[in-house]
Amino acid sequence: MKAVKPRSNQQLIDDWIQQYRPFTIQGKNASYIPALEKVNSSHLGISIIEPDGSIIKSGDWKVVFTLQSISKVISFIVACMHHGIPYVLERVDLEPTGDPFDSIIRLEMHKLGKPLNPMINAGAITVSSILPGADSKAKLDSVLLLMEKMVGKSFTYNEEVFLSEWKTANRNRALAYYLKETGYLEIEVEEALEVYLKQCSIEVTTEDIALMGLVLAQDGYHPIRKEQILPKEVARLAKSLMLTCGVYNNSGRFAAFIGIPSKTGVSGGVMAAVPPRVRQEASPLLDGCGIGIYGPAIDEYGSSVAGVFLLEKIAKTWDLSIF
Ligand SMILES: NC(=O)CC[C@H](N)C(=O)O
Repeated sequence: MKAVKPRSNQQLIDDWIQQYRPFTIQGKNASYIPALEKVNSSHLGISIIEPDGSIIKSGDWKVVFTLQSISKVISFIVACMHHGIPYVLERVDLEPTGDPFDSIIRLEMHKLGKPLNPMINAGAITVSSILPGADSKAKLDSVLLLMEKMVGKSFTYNEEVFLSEWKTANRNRALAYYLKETGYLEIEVEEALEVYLKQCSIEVTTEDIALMGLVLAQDGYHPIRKEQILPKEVARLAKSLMLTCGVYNNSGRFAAFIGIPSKTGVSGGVMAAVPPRVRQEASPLLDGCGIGIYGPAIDEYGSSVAGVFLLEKIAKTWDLSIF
């Protein structure tokens, strides 16, 4: 009798995309940003990139979507690289909140006005305000430039998504006014919001965010281009924030059951940085990888429903948890 050939990693990922796509009906597109509400909510796609450049792509991996909160990782890195870590940490802390991403409650409770971390909206708006550059265009360009260095292609933001959120961003405006009042916003409210909402509207595919995840997984080193793109200590800081705060008030469960530093956004993107691991037994992806997932139907925490299930399946089957 002919032995059954084990399924390749590509075939397994293809199977899991089929298996988890139906879970998209458990979520809903982000409706508070009108332009995000109308995209196809049954999409689910993934790219996985290994340090040797091998890539697994499956499902709707090619669909273009906006970074949303994944941009908070990049802007934080740019601010740290430009000002140095201590300057940035004078303006934003590194503590998880246990609150939703757009919550305002702790600004008044914690060191009057100082955002608890740069992964929540308040902290990200503060970080956007200190990006290098004299105006909003230059500040946004600094984010686009780092992405260009990490991924090797140029990026632009989606005007429709930006305007759609700009017109409805009452809560983010409230956060920004509060930050301004307490001294944690060094530029005008509207200018900071413009930078923040434009960085959220930068267009990517799963392949782009997988590559950024890979560079972070490798402590800022681009293993394919063989170039250190960002300092190791900044990459480590970013990953620690992704793990502790990247999924807001679901970060604890995410760490416990998936265990991969990850950042999600309300457009349905998930950027995961899997560091190299040491194991006795043969296991896939031992050298680590970057994973990018897209599935716009999101859960109550603002993360892709099917994307999180898919990442959990991959992490469990291939033993990717860092713990
Ligand atoms: N969690 C998110 O992805 C939120 C990003 C969105 N632009 C906002 O500020 O509300």
